[in-house]
Amino acid sequence: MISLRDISFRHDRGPRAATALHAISFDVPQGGFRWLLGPSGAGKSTLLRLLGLSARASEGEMTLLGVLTTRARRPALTRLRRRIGVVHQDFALLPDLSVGDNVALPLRLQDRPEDEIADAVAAMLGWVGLAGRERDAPARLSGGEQQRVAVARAVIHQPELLLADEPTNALQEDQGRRLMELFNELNAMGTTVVVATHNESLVQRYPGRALWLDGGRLVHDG
Ligand SMILES: Nc1ncnc2c1ncn2[C@@H]1O[C@H](COP(=O)(O)OP(=O)(O)OP(=O)(O)O)[C@@H](O)[C@H]1O
Repeated sequence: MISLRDISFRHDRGPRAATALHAISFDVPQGGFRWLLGPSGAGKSTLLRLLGLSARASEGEMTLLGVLTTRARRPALTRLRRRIGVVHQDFALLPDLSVGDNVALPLRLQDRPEDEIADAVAAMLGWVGLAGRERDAPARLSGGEQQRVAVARAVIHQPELLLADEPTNALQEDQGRRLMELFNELNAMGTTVVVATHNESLVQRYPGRALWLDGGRLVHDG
């Protein structure tokens, strides 16, 4: 589960220093689903970075999957990160690794046997419509293909928490729907899912509870 109490975040480096999140509090039970909505600059990506443990809150308390992250030490956060899948807005594929090695990363961090990893990567790439592309370099892929590799990497280890930042922005409509089917399937198996999006037709097609941010404040939860 996710539990935030009065979480604030301040970008305090550089001339653009500003408070991006103000005293955010909400809970999502394990296996819950939330859209993360709000205008550009509302703080959606910032909140996802906190939830994905790639930034630390300036104030407040956050518990993820039973760990009080705002007090946890680095080794505990590293272990916790392996239980979370993240689809980054800019995909964040490792350019020096092949497509297959990018997707395999979460399973390699769990020390799974290589033959099991190869089978899982092949199946996952097939699911996202990229069967047989294991050896390609990410740079040789289109934006939409890279986004699907990022999705495959985020879900291959069936994370307990899945965070996705605009995961359909480079995808065609049918691919976006397929991606939501994948997320729904994981959600039905117990993964907590949080998806930030501007894609209104997707939200209408897949109605769900939403966290609405505006100006760094949580203005609606329901
Ligand atoms: N590195 C940074 N330094 C200073 N301010 C930043 C930095 N990154 C983001 N911000 C500011 O924090 C606020 C929230 O940005 P954020 O990217 O979280 O919004 P968002 O809701 O995800 O927007 P979008 O929908 O356009 O992706 C904005 O005012 C933004 O300008």
